[in-house]
Amino acid sequence: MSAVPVEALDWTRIGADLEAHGCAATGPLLDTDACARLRALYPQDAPFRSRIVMARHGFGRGEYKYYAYPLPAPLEDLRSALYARLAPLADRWNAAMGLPVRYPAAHADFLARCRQAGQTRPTPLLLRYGEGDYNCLHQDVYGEHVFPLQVAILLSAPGRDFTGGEFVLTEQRPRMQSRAEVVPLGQGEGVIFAVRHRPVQGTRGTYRVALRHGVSRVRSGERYTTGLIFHDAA
Ligand SMILES: O=C(O)CCC(=O)C(=O)O
Ligand SMILES: [Fe+2]
Repeated sequence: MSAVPVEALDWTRIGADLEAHGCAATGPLLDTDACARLRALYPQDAPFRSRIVMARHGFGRGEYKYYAYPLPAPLEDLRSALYARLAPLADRWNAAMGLPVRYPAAHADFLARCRQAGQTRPTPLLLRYGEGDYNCLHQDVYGEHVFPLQVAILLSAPGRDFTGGEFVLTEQRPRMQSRAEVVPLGQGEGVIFAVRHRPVQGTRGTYRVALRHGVSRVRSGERYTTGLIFHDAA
């Protein structure tokens, strides 16, 4: 298949990175053919429900499209398999942050919860950046129901297809200055990261830090990514 089986990822290392840093690179997730097939969808209309030109909304420069259901292969299966691996961690994070929400083991059940609250539209997306484009720091919250982790997969080859365009995360700790983290990715590799906040163990107990993610300016070439967000949109 074009996607590495989710069970084959190094979940010990990924779990440790998520706990320590709020983000983790997955290692190879999609092969180069799968990356090329997803990139080639961009100019088409049928796989998508809408197109966003980022500059029109103050989101940055570049554009993206939200997929329609069913998501293109292998993303539909990848989304539910990643969800199932991440749900226990999401529960632990919420418990540590004193939040009451817990997540069902199956993604279909979580989507049903979204649907009941009017969150019915798919949030996974395909993004395209050209030279000079960037994505402002943001959080992908689309309604009341939020799954606390999401995934972005790099579909282009860094250094060959594009330069610049680094995936960036910032962390805002209570009463402290922000900390930035750059996550280097290979083509077909994903980054798993906190959508909105994560627990950090301090000397006086656990506190909540707010995260934002974005993409630095693409210096040359073209950069495509695909994002898997586990909650749907109102
Ligand atoms: O292009 C990227 O690396 C980030 C895209 C993004 O904001 C997302 O997937 O939520
Ligand atoms: Fe995003």
